[in-house]
Amino acid sequence: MTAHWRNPVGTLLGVFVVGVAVLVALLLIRTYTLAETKRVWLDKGALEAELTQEEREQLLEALKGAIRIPTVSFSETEQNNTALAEFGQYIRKAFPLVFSSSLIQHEVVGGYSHLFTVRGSDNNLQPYMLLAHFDVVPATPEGWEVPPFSGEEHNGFIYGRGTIDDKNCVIGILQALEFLLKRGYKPRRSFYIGFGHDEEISGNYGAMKIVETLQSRGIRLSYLLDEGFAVLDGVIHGTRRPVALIGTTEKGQITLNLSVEKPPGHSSMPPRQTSIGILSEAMSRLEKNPMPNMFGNGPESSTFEDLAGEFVFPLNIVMANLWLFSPIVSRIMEQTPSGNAFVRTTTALSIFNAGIKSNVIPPIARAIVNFRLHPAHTVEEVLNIVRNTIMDEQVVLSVVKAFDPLPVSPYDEENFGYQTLKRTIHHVYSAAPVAPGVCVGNTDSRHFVNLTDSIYRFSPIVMKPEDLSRIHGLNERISKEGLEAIVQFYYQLIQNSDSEKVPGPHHIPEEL
Ligand SMILES: N[C@@H](Cc1ccccc1)C(=O)O
Ligand SMILES: CCCCCC(=O)O
Ligand SMILES: [Zn+2]
Ligand SMILES: [Zn+2]
Repeated sequence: MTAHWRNPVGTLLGVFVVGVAVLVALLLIRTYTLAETKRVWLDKGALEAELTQEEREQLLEALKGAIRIPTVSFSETEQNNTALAEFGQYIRKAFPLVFSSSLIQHEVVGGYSHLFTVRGSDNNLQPYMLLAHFDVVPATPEGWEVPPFSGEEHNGFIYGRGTIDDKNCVIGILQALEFLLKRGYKPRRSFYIGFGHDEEISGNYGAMKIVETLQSRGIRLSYLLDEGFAVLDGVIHGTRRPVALIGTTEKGQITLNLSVEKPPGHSSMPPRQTSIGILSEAMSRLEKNPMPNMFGNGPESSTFEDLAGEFVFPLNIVMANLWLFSPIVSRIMEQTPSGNAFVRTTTALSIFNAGIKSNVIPPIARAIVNFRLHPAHTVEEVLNIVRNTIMDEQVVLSVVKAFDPLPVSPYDEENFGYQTLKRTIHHVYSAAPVAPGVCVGNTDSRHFVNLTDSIYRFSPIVMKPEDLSRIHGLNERISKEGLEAIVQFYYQLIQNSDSEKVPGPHHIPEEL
């Protein structure tokens, strides 16, 4: 018994080997336990929308017509109001059953937004809401394969500003309802449909007015679905198949104005630094000093743990054990713009204006920086970091708009909204696994926090890595099959929402 104490190296080695074996066992047990509990399930589900060829054509034309109306939000104060009004006329013509049904009340709210009340037969069921927006960000033809407001088809895709964000959902919701009414469908659970006309510039006159209208009627919602995440195909590195992320919260935001004022003068006798130079240095400091890595301090961890089983070996073990591996995972994620958005509060230098004439010293330089706050950050904390990074009294800061990260919506097995979305996603997107996530973009849904705690950000579209840059970027497009899947999704979601509560889970057989 005393012999091995004479050999401390052997003992240490023995302890190390046993320790490693225990750690590996722990990693594997957690990996395969998580994978087991997160399997998808299917039940009988809702009727499929078997579209005729004529209906398929009708759907394509409906979106093309919507894209051709340039409902652009140019800035916080300037919109194409003529196009916003024209869009209202357009949908009336394109969806006659929706606008003539005795089950549906339609109202124009805030000047150009639309609110539909669809009356169900069972008043005991709490209503839900489908939200989307029809205003779009600007787009000029440079760099587009197809002019951005032509709505032309190209290689099986419909191109145009708004085909992903967010006219695809506006038309998808209306077309699904039109097809349901055509087939004699009558809802059990009442629901609202809201289309905002100023989402891209804060939603204060669209979504906010819809909220005020519903609040004045004492409405509470079972759940609300807005744009946001999607079915991600190859976007999350290492996933073996498409995965659907449902935004259960969204990041906060600060739109910050920076300005430097200096006396004007003749450019032949310039000061050591002009307002442009001073502001440029401050902006560069912000860009070169990213906000701290917050990965693992917010709900983003549950995204990867819930999807652990979807990753290839050995990533599946890594993702199931973020308690050990999150520093490595976050270092890898911050290498790409979309991954970095999960890891920290992001800093985007988006506007820079200065100068009045080439031979005049610029009296003022102005810039805008757009921060999207990680769920573990607050507006106050980020502003303090910004002040400490700029460290220059000449730079004047003023907050244009700011809000903290949104509350996390429930996503447990009993939550009707989340589980109904999950059930519908499984049917329409061939049992794609579903997980909760932090929506890095902001949406109108943040205005509805007093009407429901169950707010979800999910657009029924499949996004590949190259599609992310199309949002607010070049060559925004959607495939014809993708558009049909959107209609299919809402067609089934509306029916699935007629259930009284979450149907019991049925595990799909292994062979599927
Ligand atoms: N959805 C757009 C516009 C927006 C900004 C801020 C709040 C809400 C919406 C974005 O995320 O940039
Ligand atoms: C895809 C995420 C969209 C964010 C909201 C917007 O830009 O309209
Ligand atoms: Zn947008
Ligand atoms: Zn949008």
